[in-house]
Amino acid sequence: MTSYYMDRYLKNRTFYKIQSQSIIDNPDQRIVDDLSSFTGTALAFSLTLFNATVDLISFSNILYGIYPPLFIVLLAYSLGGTAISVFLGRGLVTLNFLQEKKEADFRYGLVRVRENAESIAFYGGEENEMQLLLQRFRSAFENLSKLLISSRNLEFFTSGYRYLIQILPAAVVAPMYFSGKIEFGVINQSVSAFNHILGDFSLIVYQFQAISAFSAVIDRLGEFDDVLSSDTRNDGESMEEIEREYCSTNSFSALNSNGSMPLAVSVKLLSIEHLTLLTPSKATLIKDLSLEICEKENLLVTGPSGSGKTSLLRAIAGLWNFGRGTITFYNKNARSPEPCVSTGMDSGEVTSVSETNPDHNRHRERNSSVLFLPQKPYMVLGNLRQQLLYPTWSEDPTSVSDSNKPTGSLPFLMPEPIKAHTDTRPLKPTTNDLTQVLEDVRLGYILSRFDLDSTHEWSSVLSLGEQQRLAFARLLLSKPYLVLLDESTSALDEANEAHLYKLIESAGITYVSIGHRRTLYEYHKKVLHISTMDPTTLKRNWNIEPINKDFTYNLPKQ
Ligand SMILES: Nc1ncnc2c1ncn2[C@@H]1O[C@H](COP(=O)(O)OP(=O)(O)OP(=O)(O)O)[C@@H](O)[C@H]1O
Repeated sequence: MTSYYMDRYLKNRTFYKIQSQSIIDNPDQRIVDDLSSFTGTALAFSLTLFNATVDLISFSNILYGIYPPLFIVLLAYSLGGTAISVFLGRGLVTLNFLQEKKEADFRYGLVRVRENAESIAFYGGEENEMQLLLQRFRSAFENLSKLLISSRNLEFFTSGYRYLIQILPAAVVAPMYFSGKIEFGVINQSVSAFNHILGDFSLIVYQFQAISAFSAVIDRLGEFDDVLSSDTRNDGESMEEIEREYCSTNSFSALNSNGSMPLAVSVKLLSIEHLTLLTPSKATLIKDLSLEICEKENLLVTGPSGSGKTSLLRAIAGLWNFGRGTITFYNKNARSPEPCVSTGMDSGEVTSVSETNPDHNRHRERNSSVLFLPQKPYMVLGNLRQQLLYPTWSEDPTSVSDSNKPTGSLPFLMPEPIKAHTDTRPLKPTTNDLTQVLEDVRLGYILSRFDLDSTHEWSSVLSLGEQQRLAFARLLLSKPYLVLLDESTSALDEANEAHLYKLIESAGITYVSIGHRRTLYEYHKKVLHISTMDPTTLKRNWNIEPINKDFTYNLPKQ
C-alpha cells in the first residue's frame, strides 16, 4: 500500500499541487503513520470479528439450550450498551482525527527547524522557534486532554457495563438448580457461555476507542485517496486553462520544398501564443504574450520583482495553469510522432500530443528534452554521484557493489529504473565523465574533500554558488535541447556566471533565463521585458526586442 500511495503521490506532480494549493495537511504522515495503522488495525479487527463470530455460534446454542430468556436479556443489554457507548464516544472520531493532524503538524515544525538550521541560527531565532513549536505542541496536548476526558467517561461506562451483569446468569439459573431442574455444573456452564456471548455482542462497546481511532485513520486516508484520484488543477470550477502541446519536428522539416538544405536553418523549440497569466485570485500577471524561441536564440526575461517572471516559467513547465493561451514544445528528437492537432503553428512538418490527458511517457519525453533549473538549487538525499545524475538517471547505491546478487527484497520495493525516455536521453555518464563535468563547472576541487560515493547533507556542506554550479553540471550531463534558468546564477560571481553560460552555449543548449543582472545581456540574443500589470488599464505589459551586442556592460575580466 505504501508503494502504491507513493506512486500516486509522485505521479502527475500531485505532490506539488497538494503543497502549492494547500489541499490537505501532512501527506507524509498519511503515507507513513495512517497507512501503517490502517493495515495493522484492519487485520486485527478482521481477526477479532472472525473470533467473535465463531465464539457466538459455539456458545449461543449452549446458553439458549439452558435458559432462552437469558439469551434475550443479554441481547437487549448489549444493544442498550452499544447505543450508550456510541452516544458517549460520539466526539472521539473527530478528536482522534485532530490528534493525528496536530501531532503531524508538531513533527513537521521540528523537521523545518532541522532543514533550516543555518538560517535560524543566523537570525538567532531560537526563542521564536521555541514559541512556535510550543504553540503546536500545546495545541496537540490540549486536544489530547479532551481525548483523554472523553475516553475516561467512556471507560467508566464500559467498566460498569462489564461488571454490572456478572451476577445475572448465576441469579437466574440458581433457582433452577435448587428446584432440581439442572445439575450444579450447568450454573458454571451458563456463566461461562453468558460471558462469551456478552463479549461477542459487546464488541463495539469494548473496542469503541480503537474503532473511533480507526475511523479517524480511514477519514484521513479517504481524503488523501480522493485528492490522489481527482484532478487537483482547479477546485471543480470551470475555468480556462493554459494548453500545452508537444510536437515532434521531423528531421526533414527543416528542408526546403525541393529537398535542399536551406542556408540558415532556425529550428523552432518553443512557441507561446496569446498567453495570459493569472494568479489563483484571478489578478492578471502577464497579458496576451506571444513569442517563439528558436534554436540558439537565447532569451532573457527581465522585469521588476513580482511581475510574473517565475510564474511564466512555471506555466511553461506545466506547474501553473491559471490563465489561458497555448504553449507548444517542438521536440526534434522524438521517435514516434503522432498526428498534429495544432494547425498553422509551423511551416515545417510537426506532430503533436496535447497534455489534456497526460501520460507518463509523454511527460518523460518532454522532461528529457527540456530542463528547468529552479531559483533554489535542489540537492537530493544521496551521494555526489546521485546529485550529478539527478534527474535524468537513477543510481541505486546498493546496486553498485551487489548488482548481480539478489537483494532478497520484494519486487514492488525495488527502485524503478527510469526507463521511459531511454530513446532521447544520452548514455549514462561514467565516473570519468562525472569528474570531467565537475572540472568544467570549476568544482573539481570538491573531489579532494568528498569522493563521488560519499553521502552528506549537500545543501549544508556546499555553498549556494557551489550548488548552482552543480546544477549546471547536471545540465551539461543531461544535454537537453532547451533549458529554462530561473536566476540560476544569482549566487555566483560574474566571472563564473560568464563561464557557465559559455559552457552551455558551446554544448548546443538553447536557454531562456530570468535575471536582474545587466551582465546577462551579453549571453542572450533577445530580451523579454515584463512590467508590473496596471490593474486599471489591463494593457499588454511586455515587450520583446533584440539585444544590441555593441552595447558594453562593463563585463568582468576573466
Ligand atoms: N501560489 C501563489 N498564490 C498566489 N499568488 C502567487 C502564488 N505564487 C506567486 N504568486 C504571486 O504572483 C506574482 C508573481 O510571482 P513570481 O514569482 O512570478 O514573480 P517574479 O517576477 O518571478 O518575482 P521575483 O523577481 O521577485 O522572483 C507575485 O505577486 C506573487 O505574490
